[in-house]
Amino acid sequence: MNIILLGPPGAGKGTQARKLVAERGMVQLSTGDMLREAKSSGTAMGNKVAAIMDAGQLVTDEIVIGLIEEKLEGDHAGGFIFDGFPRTLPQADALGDLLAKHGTTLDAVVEMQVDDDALVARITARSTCGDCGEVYNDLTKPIPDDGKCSNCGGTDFQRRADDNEESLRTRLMEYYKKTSPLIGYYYAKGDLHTVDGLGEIDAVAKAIAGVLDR
Ligand SMILES: Nc1ncnc2c1ncn2[C@@H]1O[C@H](COP(=O)(O)OP(=O)(O)O)[C@@H](O)[C@H]1O
Repeated sequence: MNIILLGPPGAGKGTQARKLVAERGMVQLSTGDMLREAKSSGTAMGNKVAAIMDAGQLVTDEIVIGLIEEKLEGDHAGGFIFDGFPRTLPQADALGDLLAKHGTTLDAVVEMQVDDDALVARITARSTCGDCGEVYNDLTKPIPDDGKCSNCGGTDFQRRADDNEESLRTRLMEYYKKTSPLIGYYYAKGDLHTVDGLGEIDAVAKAIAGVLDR
């Protein structure tokens, strides 16, 4: 089963994708994670996109489509979760073509709805374990009192370079201008399912499971 998690920055796509990986053996393909990895390992592509990402703008379709194309070459028995991709209509068309080339299709697009005030509050309160990537949030999931990551015991908590208010405004604007048209696109294809992304992590997970097991 191949699915897309669609929603604005801070909607909780990565958190839910990691749960689906753990519970269903699916493979998470996060273009944001891939780009951050390229950025931190200082590859030519990483250096090229660093400033664009930090400012909250979208990198070119060509770059992210290339990243996804590479990953689809691997084994896909458990199915893919596309997280943060596609983000533009050309990316959505490219994904459809790539899946068809591999003899597979998209099974569901899960739109996670969260209101804008909550997004801003979530992201400005967000930090990540530098060792395992576990995401914390001062509001809903604070760093444990002993200062250790509950997943791996790490103590190196980091904030993303683009998790500041100015970059976040740009990311939201990019979302509304370029990504939100995908909601209509997938609705028209009959693939769209909407869940409330505002509740507790487990409640959202249950709503997503309801869509996938339908
Ligand atoms: N599919 C994509 N197309 C273009 N740019 C992307 C894409 N995925 C990620 N990026 C870049 O990486 C940044 C971080 O992405 P991501 O981790 O998905 O963050 P978030 O959804 O929290 O804003 C984006 O702001 C953008 O610069």
